[in-house]
Amino acid sequence: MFGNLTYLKKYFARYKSSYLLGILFILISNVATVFVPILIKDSINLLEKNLDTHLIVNYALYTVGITLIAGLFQFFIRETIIVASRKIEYDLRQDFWEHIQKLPLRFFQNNSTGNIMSHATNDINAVRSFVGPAVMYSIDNGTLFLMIIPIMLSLSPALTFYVLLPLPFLSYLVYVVMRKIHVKYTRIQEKFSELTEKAQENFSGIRVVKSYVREDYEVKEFTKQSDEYLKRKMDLVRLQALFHPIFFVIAGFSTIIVIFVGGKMVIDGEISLGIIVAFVAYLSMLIWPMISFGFVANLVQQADSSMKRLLKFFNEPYEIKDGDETDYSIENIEGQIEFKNVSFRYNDFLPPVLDNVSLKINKGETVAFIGKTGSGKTTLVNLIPRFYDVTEGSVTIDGVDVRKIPLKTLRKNIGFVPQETFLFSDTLAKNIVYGNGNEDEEMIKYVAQISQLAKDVESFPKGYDTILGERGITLSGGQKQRTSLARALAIDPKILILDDSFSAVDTHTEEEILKRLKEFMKNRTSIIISHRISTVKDSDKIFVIDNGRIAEEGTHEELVELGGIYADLHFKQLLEEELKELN
Ligand SMILES: Nc1ncnc2c1ncn2[C@@H]1O[C@H](COP(=O)(O)OP(=O)(O)OP(=O)(O)O)[C@@H](O)[C@H]1O
Repeated sequence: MFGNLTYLKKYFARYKSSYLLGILFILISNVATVFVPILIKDSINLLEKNLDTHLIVNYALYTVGITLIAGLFQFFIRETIIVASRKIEYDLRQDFWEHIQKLPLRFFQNNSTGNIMSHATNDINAVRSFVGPAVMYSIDNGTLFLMIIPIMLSLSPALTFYVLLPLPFLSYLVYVVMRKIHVKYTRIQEKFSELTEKAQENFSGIRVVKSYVREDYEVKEFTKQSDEYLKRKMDLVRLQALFHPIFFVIAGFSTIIVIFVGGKMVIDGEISLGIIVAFVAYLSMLIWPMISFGFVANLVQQADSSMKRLLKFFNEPYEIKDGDETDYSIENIEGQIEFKNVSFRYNDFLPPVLDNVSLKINKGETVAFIGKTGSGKTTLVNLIPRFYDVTEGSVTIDGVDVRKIPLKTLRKNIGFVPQETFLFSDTLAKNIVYGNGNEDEEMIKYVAQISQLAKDVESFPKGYDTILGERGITLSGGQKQRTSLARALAIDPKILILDDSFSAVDTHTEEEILKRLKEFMKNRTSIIISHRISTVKDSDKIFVIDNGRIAEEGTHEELVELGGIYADLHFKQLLEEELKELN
């Protein structure tokens, strides 16, 4: 039971002293608290014999003093335990974030952003409620309970027995209701996850929503989900609302028993009037621990299921990481790439995307991959920076298997311009230097020049300090692609991979970029993926990929001569251009 929470041991250990101090403060505060009814009992017993105002004032002052001490230590309890719980929450969130950052691409394809976000917020919060309030209340109320019962027994064992009689019913009620609450809470969390996911996806795809005029539809869809969330939440609230009054009714029985049974005992001269008053006071102190028992049980159950979900993430293997075979003496790479009999499939249940691919790219060369959509070009280049690892065969750089090169060294040397541009909502300059954080103005201008971005920036009132909207929404498609290229160049890469990176750039600008890139990429390796013959024709070598295999390879002239897939494509694109010119 609650095995998932044992994971938190290391966090508790980190803040052990705060918790120990908190427990000490709890004990002090509770000793003071339980002393108050004894004072009341004594004062009433004395008053019965001697009506002295001086005595009443004295007892009143004692009571106030002791209550103040109890209150002060309640403050210290929060200063230690609750503060420690906030620190644990911080540590847990940091660890979660760090872990998620290191997970492979595969993980992000299987888990939606909304799903991850809801774990990072709700689940961590539920765990915090456990390490803070749940721990504090259970120790606080548990010790209070353990202190009060012996005192009550010492005052009147018989009355204690009658007073505590309703308690087992209370415990059973708490147990039953808590189980129901747990089920309802899990259903709420699941729905909240879906709701967050829906919102996240909607915002990301807002352009599509608007262009297809689906705003009303989206509102309806969201309302459906939101209504269901509300329904589940109300289900829980209703149960909780019912639970509390029933709880107080049962607890109230104890008070009735004290007055009825205790009253009879006073009449029979078995106990003093002061004892009844003390019992009523102790009972009022016991009601909150009884309620909080249910409250704490609720928190613990919620925290346990949240921790279970978080552990699923924490137990996700890094898959792609440095391992025993990593050679840390490799601090740099030159750029010679070789694929040896490489096969790849995205998972065991899917057919291979790459089938026995072998190819060699020399340092300083510019090679291109061309082929039908879905033929495996992106997959192939993804294996170079180890976004995925090969299923069979090997990818080597400078003759060393990429799995032996420290991941940091490997990726720091590869400038990757992905098919889908992603820019952060920061300044243009910060986006360009994202890879190394070096905000050297000259360097930024230099890479912007090569990427043919500089001219556009001149027209921006704030130049490189222009803040880009979310995902670069304030730039045109071509500007975004060129910023992405500048970002790759800014890390001074040994290998540059351009995955269909000019699709939104006109052919004239593209030609200009390629001309400048030629100069920049001297002695470095360039890999270009494109559907346009004009982009790839000047490459040192062109590979035609078809159905996960290399169907043809050679220079532009050689491939045209060959009269195969490439020549066919070349012919079609020439025709298209001629037709365009005629129009
Ligand atoms: N994460 C993934 N999980 C499963 N299958 C995938 C994944 N990514 C790509 N695929 C599949 O792998 C195949 C090759 O895709 P890939 O993106 O490599 O093609 P491509 O040649 O780059 O296509 P395009 O020219 O359209 O970009 C496709 O059939 C695609 O559906």
